[in-house]
Amino acid sequence: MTENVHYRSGFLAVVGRPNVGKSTLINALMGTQIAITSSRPETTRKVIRAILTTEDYQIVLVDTPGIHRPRTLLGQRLNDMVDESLADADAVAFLLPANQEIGPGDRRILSRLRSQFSHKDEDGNWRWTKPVLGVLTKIDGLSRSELVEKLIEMDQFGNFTEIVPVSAKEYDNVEEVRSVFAQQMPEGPQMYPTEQVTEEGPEETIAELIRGAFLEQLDDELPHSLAVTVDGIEYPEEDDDAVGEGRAQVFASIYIERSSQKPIILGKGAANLVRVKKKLRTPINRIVGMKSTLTLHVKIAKDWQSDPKKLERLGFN
Ligand SMILES: Nc1nc2c(ncn2[C@@H]2O[C@H](COP(=O)(O)OP(=O)(O)OP(=O)(O)O)[C@@H](O)[C@H]2O)c(=O)[nH]1
Repeated sequence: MTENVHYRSGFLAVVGRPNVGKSTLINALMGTQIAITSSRPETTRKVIRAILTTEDYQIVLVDTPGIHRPRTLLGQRLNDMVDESLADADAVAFLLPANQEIGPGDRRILSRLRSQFSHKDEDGNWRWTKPVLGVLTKIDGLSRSELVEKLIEMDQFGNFTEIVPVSAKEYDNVEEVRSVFAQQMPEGPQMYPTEQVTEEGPEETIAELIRGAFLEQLDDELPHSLAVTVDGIEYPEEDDDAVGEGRAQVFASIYIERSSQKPIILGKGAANLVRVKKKLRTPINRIVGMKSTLTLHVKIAKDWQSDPKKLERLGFN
């Protein structure tokens, strides 16, 4: 994990009508990094499309499925998810295609965003309460003057925090989009391991973070004898949420091979445990989408490294 003091990390919700070029842009932004995809809203409460990690920032690109289809029950469910994805996001990227006129679908998305993230100031002007970035996609094929015209139109339409034009197809201005997105991310620690490129649920991600944090504390004293599992994440009932006491409970086990290793793991007066919990508080809260409490149990699984059954239980297969 990177220890850059000015590291930025956060969630960016990507919105736009179908066909605006969302997938193409995300792929271009990711470059050679493989996008992780996960659609586990029931556990993660957000649909992570891709995680863009560099030495300076980590941007978690979150999908907002269904923002444009509110009519059916499924649409409603998707909309609830959109609310959560949006509510959690540090910034929103609103994609509009340069090769089409702004239409009713775009206006619907805009009013949705406004109802959630804006207020009117004394002069009657809309002000965004979180950054909403306008991304003009598919600018290839536009002349200079057409581009300027589109940008002006877009500015009048959305009063965006910033506007950035791009052609993902021609890889034109992709770097700029990346940097505009990164600038909107708050300062904060890396939330997902750099190497995370495969589809993973929050359990695996958190287990990996815990293992990494202990290894850092332990200074390579017993790196290979340490396995971590997240045994469960319990989300609070809606009612708990309402009174503001809702916290997710994350239960994790740390497996060591011998009981003599336990004091090393815990540290003097359980100092290691306390430090790891403190270090991971923010990343874990972000991953589960709310405040959380981490409960760690140190367990002994004798010879787990050479026992296929134990290995499988610990997620090595
Ligand atoms: N000319 C041009 N076409 C593009 C560009 N980006 C995407 N397209 C095309 O636009 C179409 C839709 O692109 P996608 O990236 O699949 O759009 P999407 O928004 O992910 O679509 P949904 O998954 O339906 O929401 C495809 O035919 C792309 O080839 C671009 O920068 N320039």
